[in-house]
Amino acid sequence: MNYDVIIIGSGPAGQHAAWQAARMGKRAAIIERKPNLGGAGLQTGTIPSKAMREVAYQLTRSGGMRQAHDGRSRHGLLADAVRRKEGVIAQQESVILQRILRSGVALIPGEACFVDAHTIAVTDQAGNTRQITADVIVLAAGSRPRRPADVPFNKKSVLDSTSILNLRHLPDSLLVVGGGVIACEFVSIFAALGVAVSVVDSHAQLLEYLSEDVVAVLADSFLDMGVKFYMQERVAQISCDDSGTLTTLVSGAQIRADAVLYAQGREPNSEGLQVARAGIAAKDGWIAVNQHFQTSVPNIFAVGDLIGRPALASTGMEQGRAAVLYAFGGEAHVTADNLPMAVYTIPEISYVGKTEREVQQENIPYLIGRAYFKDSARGQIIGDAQGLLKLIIDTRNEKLLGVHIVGEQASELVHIGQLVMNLNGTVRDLVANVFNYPTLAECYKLAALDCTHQLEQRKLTGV
Ligand SMILES: Cc1cc2nc3c(=O)[nH]c(=O)nc-3n(C[C@H](O)[C@H](O)[C@H](O)COP(=O)(O)OP(=O)(O)OC[C@H]3O[C@@H](n4cnc5c(N)ncnc54)[C@H](O)[C@@H]3O)c2cc1C
Ligand SMILES: NC(=O)c1ccc[n+]([C@@H]2O[C@H](COP(=O)([O-])OP(=O)(O)OC[C@H]3O[C@@H](n4cnc5c(N)ncnc54)[C@H](O)[C@@H]3O)[C@@H](O)[C@H]2O)c1
Repeated sequence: MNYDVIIIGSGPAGQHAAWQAARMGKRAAIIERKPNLGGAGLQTGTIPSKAMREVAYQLTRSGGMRQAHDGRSRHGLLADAVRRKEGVIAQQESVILQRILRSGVALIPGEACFVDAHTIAVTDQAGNTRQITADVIVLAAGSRPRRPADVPFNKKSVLDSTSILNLRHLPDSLLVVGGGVIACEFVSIFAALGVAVSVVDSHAQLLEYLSEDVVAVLADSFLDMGVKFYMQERVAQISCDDSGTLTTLVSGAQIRADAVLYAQGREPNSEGLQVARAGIAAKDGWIAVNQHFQTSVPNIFAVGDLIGRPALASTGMEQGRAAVLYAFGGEAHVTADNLPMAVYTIPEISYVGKTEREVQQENIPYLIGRAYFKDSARGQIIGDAQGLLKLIIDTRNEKLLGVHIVGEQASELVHIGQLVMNLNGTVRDLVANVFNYPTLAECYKLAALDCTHQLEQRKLTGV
């Protein structure tokens, strides 16, 4: 069977590649090896973790922490979170399937591997193999948790970000190894559900690439929830038996916990693809691409987690679309600059653009304007006493260099600043704008006024 384009993987990147091809009238097929559609985006990553987080978040909003510490109700809460997760996955999977069917994209179940640069062999669950060909091939095979051989993963007490989603009993204590996004999101969920959570990380700060003051708000919230930190520490050994887990740190400290979540990065799903048969260049399994997401073989594209950072569902979707537009239109699709990032902790963190550290490293003259949610009427109404919106501006042209937010709705609010940046606006545009009142968005105006006030002061003092 011959297609215009074959897409390997039904995650966010593969879906959007397929829909773009269908919109262009191309004959497209998606190959998926798992029985369920949606990849890590729907089945094991973005959506399930956010659905579970919602239950934990609502608990914190309703002041339910005391109730959560009662052993009986805590287990019920995990059941709520699992139910919410499973319901959302089932609904979303059906939406994706309907969209695939409506768009005329063929869905081929089975494991794909290259025969040559235009031919893919697909092996179904019964072991039958058939070959299909296409002018263009898009690799969207995604990634999986990194699982070092010396960590005794067992799906019960030594967990990764996939198996922790399938827990049926809430542990009394959880040690999270890692201080990145996955680690922090699960710390939020399990601490809010009343689990005694500890974190080990080799860095001095959680989410070490983010602004210190923003992360400090998160760290304070974790401390309030009783989270214990072992920072600038490394794990020497994790062992487990029927009574739980024992983690020994390089410093010699030992931590006992019912369960361990190991969250230290991800690995590409490229080993089964046999990319060498098509002559594709890869480094440690990550596929190398140019600015059009084209691999070293011109008719083969790679998108999503398979090409490495930023490795987000949001960016993967856009990469899938851009790759197909380029493959069939021949023209570069320009994605707007300034990709946003949201960390769905409790409280949320979101940012776009540069951090203060990056601005300093690049010797850009800058200043910072801040607005605290507690100083806005909306912040008072919803009771967010810690929220912070921070603008970094270039003092030469008053343009926004970065927006950093921690607090309620951070993941939504960030898009206002992102649009100002992408439309080449300045901090004066935020001052001139009228925001609904009372809203958290109004914090943009407060932070912008803080910036312009500082600019005027500098003019007056000649500094
Ligand atoms: C816990 C967690 C939380 C996350 N939260 C967020 C978030 O809040 N926001 C965000 O933007 N991103 C988030 N991410 C990241 C996001 O899930 C990924 O960036 C995204 O899923 C990658 O999409 P993808 O299409 O590249 O790959 P995937 O979603 O991994 O899909 C790849 C698909 O390819 C299939 N496949 C692989 N090899 C083959 C083969 N040989 N043959 C056939 N099929 C194959 C796989 O079975 C899989 O279904 C999170 C990730 C995790 C783990
Ligand atoms: N809200 C979101 O958008 C969201 C949420 C979860 C995951 N994700 C995606 O999933 C990806 C993986 O998440 P993550 O938390 O595992 O990654 P991460 O990069 O945020 O954090 C990984 C941590 O593990 C450490 N680490 C990585 N490789 C290591 C190694 N070989 N040895 C020792 N330490 C190592 C890093 O220093 C870091 O502290 C993220 O990059 C992100 O793209 C996104």
